[in-house]
Amino acid sequence: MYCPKGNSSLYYNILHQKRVAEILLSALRFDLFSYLENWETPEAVAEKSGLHTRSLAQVLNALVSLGFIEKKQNTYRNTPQSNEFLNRNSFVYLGESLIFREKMMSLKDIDERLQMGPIAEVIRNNSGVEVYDFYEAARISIPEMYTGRVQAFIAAATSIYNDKPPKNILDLGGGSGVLAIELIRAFPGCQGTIFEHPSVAGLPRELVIKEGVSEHITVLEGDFNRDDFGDSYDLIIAAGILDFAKDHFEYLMNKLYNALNPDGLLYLVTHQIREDYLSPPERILGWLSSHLDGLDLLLTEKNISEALRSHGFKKIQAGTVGGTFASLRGMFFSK
Ligand SMILES: C[S@@+](CC[C@H](N)C(=O)[O-])C[C@H]1O[C@@H](n2cnc3c(N)ncnc32)[C@H](O)[C@@H]1O
Repeated sequence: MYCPKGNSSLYYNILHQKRVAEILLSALRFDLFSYLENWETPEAVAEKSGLHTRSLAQVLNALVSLGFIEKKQNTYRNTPQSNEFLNRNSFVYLGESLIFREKMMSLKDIDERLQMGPIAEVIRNNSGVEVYDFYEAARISIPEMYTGRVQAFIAAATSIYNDKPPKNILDLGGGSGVLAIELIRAFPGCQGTIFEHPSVAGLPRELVIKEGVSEHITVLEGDFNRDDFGDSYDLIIAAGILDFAKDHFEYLMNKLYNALNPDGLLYLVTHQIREDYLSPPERILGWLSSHLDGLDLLLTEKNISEALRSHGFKKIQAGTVGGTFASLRGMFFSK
């Protein structure tokens, strides 16, 4: 009799994980968790959601089996964890973020893309802003940031700036601008600039007004690979942006160095890509879709640390980014 050496269940577990993702995404698209704050029958949820009662009851049972919701007699309710992250009424509701990220990184057309190859124009321009919907990415990242990222950043900044708070900060490619907004709140008297691409800048501009910090924060728009982003900063936040300057890396590193005051700090969040581009797997896979489109942007950790060293930056503190992106590291550098 043949004697197997490997573990064949591995592949079937992967198919199960795909079904878990499919049912979770469907439940999010129909907002099921927002109806399940309290114990509800399938009939009541079907009436509110317009879904078919029998089919909904089966999906609810499957969600119970996966631990997303609980069941008591014929009623269902969110677990505390689902209520925190999957219920639209929560401050850190991640439903839209999960749906967006799944679409952004999807490999559903991988067969076709393997046959057709990349898009010539994407290869030619190699520009992240032409491929990614950064406006939507910045919008859906707001609740993600409050799952721990903002808190970890403010805690690290507070410990570093214990004696002498920064007076003038820049959030370069700041997306929604949440890090700058919360930093200004943590250090009253500090002025901030959020620099964003014109296709995104409207979002931080609106948020700064909504959060009542427009007297302390200016939103500048432009292309950080070409345009001036000011100088005399005590702190520059460059979180998740260096890859988008891959073809202009020397230029951007010089500009970052020169834009900082002599005792200024640079806060970097990078993707920690290994030199052989084989790890970490979740990031290699997460970027695969855009790489198949034709982008070639990822910088390795070695590229980045060598550039920092050659420009005279010294690492002073590293810590976790926290929350949804806890596997990333945030690092402070001095000049
Ligand atoms: C991965 S997101 C990071 C956003 C934010 N810093 C954060 O940590 O969540 C990259 C950001 O860089 C911006 N960006 C990319 N290329 C840019 C360019 N050439 N000029 C200005 N902004 C750019 C995008 O609009 C996007 O908001």
